Amino acid sequence: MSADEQKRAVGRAALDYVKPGMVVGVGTGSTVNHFIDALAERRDDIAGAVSSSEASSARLRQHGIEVLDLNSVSDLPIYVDGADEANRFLQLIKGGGGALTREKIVASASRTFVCIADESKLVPALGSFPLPVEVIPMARGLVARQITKRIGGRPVLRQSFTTDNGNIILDIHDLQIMEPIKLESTLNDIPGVVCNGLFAMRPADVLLLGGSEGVKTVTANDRG
Ligand SMILES: O=C[C@H](O)[C@H](O)[C@H](O)COP(=O)(O)O
Repeated sequence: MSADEQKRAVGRAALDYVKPGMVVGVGTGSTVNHFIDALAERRDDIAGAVSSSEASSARLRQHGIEVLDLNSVSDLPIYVDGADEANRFLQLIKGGGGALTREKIVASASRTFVCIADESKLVPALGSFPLPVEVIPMARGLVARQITKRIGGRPVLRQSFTTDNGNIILDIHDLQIMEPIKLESTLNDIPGVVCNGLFAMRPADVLLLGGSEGVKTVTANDRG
């Protein structure tokens, strides 16, 4: 199976977690696009979706799925999203598509976070993928200097890119992430940082991994 076929397979497999009457939290990216396409078959069966990006909202609406404001939703049983990297504790790096802030908000609001990814995303240690950090534009230089001083790595401005929230992204290259929870918190403490792409304090609950032999389910109980 190609990587795209693996993504399609996990996108479809995530439908098993969608029950009648649910509001469904929906992430962003090429893997989630397959999930949205599969979810279209269940559009009359669900109560709508809460979306993590303008791109996903547009795709959901194209399929006739109602997009709800998170503020109007008191219970979000499930959130389905992809990842750029995942470790065996189901901690993630996200934000390759720049949607990290809204993704972290919707993930935090959900009871169960189902992460869908092809098997290339499972890594022994997070950090080979440059860690995205969403930053208020006026703080770009300050945040870059603080990252270099406090954390190390090499922050690089994502060129010609603005987030859905009107901010910039610094991608931190050359990081060795030994303590993901501590790093997530340290980055959050830098003035001007809106959000960072580490999902360690709120990891996924289930990881559906698409491989050449089908879809494998990794859960919190397997974190070991
Ligand atoms: O901002 C984008 C998201 O965090 C995506 O979930 C992540 O980049 C994975 O995307 P893809 O499924 O396209 O590999």
